[in-house]
Amino acid sequence: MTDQIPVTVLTGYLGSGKTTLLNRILSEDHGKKFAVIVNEFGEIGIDNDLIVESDEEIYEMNNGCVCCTVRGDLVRVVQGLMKRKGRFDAILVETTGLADPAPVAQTFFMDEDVRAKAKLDAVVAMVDAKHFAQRLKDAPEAEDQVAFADVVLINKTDLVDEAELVKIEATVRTINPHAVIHRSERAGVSLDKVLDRGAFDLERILENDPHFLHADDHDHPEHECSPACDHHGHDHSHHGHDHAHDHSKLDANTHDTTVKSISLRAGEMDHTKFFPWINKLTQIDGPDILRLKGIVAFKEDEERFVIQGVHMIVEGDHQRPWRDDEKRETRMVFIGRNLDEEKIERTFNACVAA
Ligand SMILES: Nc1nc2c(ncn2[C@@H]2O[C@H](COP(=O)(O)OP(=O)(O)OP(=O)(O)O)[C@@H](O)[C@H]2O)c(=O)[nH]1
Repeated sequence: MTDQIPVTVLTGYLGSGKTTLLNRILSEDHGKKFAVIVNEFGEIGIDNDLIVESDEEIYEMNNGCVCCTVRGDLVRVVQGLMKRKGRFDAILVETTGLADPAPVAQTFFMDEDVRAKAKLDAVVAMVDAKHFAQRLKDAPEAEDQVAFADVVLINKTDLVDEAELVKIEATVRTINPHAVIHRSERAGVSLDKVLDRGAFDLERILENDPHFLHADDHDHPEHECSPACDHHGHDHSHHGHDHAHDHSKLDANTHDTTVKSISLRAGEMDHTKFFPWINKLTQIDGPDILRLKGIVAFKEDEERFVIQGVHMIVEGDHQRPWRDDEKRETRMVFIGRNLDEEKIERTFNACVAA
């Protein structure tokens, strides 16, 4: 069918550069209109605030991880979109950094309605060149994402040298011999490398994962999955699948709940306290902080400040003026392992402006 709407699934571990790529796609002058579906991890939604302002329609799904509890939501959102065909040319789905892309992709094959009107164009996986070696040791889902991708972007090339890049490319190639690999800095690739690829190959996936079209293999009953998804973070790597992606051995007890998210909220911050705090925290606890992001309201500052980081690398910038109808508050999310919630919350609150 020629009028199926192409769907691009953006995957990649926490902080690898998915939103950066999404923003690039939305900002570029390509004359296309996208519907964007964003799924994020963490109780308070921040990602939506980090996406460039555009007239694109953005659907947020924050109530869990798209590969488990909110998959039904994904079907409903896509079905809703299909009823309004003609208003957009393509769909982009940004998954959480912890998502297993297989069940997300599967959504586009399981539902008759969806299948008739939308077609998975490609699964694009972002790789954080700086932290990939570490991820292969501690986060098997990062490997799964690469294994499942049609296109792999080795991003953050500015943070590593050429020898390291060559090594990463070789590793990616070993994990996934079929993917097209590109390098990028700040997700700077020409968009024809990631969009309209016609790359998702069901035959190849079925070769690797004969169970791909069996819904039950991926469909985790909510009672098993939601505690991990909603509040504690989870690790899909231990769904029992190896490189052959045999999801049939799914076992709820294998969820790794060591990745947790901490959501913080406060009023206006004192910048003379906030920056030393975040610098010290990331220097000391950086190895355990997989991801941090926040919208900060500084006292006597007319603009929203966005801060974000991956392990010890933190960056921040003014985003735009606060609007009159917005509450000037600070929201932050930390995602990581072994995080001392009491300490982080207490020291965060100590930065509130007098
Ligand atoms: N140095 C460097 N930083 C980058 C590059 N690409 C993205 N970043 C930064 O890395 C951080 C994470 O980027 P995002 O695009 O938000 O990553 P993400 O994958 O959407 O993150 P999650 O949604 O939390 O999983 C941000 O601070 C980006 O500015 C790059 O090529 N080089």
